[in-house]
Amino acid sequence: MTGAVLSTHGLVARYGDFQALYGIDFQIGQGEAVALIGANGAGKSTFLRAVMGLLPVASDMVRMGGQPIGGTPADRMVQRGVAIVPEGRRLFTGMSVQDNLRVAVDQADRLGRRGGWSLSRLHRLFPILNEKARTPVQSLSGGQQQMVSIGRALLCQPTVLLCDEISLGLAPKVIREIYAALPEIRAQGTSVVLVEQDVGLAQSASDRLYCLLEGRVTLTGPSGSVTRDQISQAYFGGSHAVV
Ligand SMILES: Nc1ncnc2c1ncn2[C@@H]1O[C@H](COP(=O)(O)OP(=O)(O)OP(=O)(O)O)[C@@H](O)[C@H]1O
Repeated sequence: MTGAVLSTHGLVARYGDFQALYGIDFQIGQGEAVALIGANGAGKSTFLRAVMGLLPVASDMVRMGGQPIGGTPADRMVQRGVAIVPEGRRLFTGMSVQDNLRVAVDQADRLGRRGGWSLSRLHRLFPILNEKARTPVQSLSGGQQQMVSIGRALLCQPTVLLCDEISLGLAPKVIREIYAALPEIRAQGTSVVLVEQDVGLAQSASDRLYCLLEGRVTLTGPSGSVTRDQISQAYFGGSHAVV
């Protein structure tokens, strides 16, 4: 792949004395969807946090359009075009759907981010967000809350959208509805990094995948070509395979 929008180079991350990532090399192109899979504790969320500037990393370890940006604080990362749909959604409880979304619109305005996402466009993508505009987010179902969280990230007009386990705890029908939004998001030119526990879903929704094990990449390749055997080996042990 040429012309990575975002890449990492020997990315390491620590929580105090504990090293969670050991030199991750990663890249994603414009409009590409890349899945990050691996067992619990493999380092997937840590990778997203490290990229997002939520953990200290050296500037050279994360590049956007070739520019070193590692360790840039998260709000500045949003300004540069990276947004995250965090694990657990982290919505503003006590506020309505529309007020949660307006926070993102205001943030994008303040940061000077321009792009194709508007509230009306988001309402076309997830019509329920319009129907429930005045509903406090804590009264929504898990799937609806996830749509708000995705919407909030999109309204920051990201070039790269980082999604941390957006299917977690949701019913299959709701998961399908949420994943059905991906093609339109990508059609905007937005690149999507998907951390996903469901390997089948990760494979079908992405162009390429990376498997992590104990903070190291154990498999990379086109999602349609990697086999179940390769994935299970990469999940539980074995050397780095490039397919
Ligand atoms: N705040 C923290 N402090 C200390 N260690 C942490 C912290 N967060 C994660 N870790 C450790 O870092 C490693 C990677 O965790 P991470 O959450 O990135 O894994 P993951 O692949 O996202 O797994 P999961 O699917 O369970 O979220 C694990 O060993 C975890 O215990």
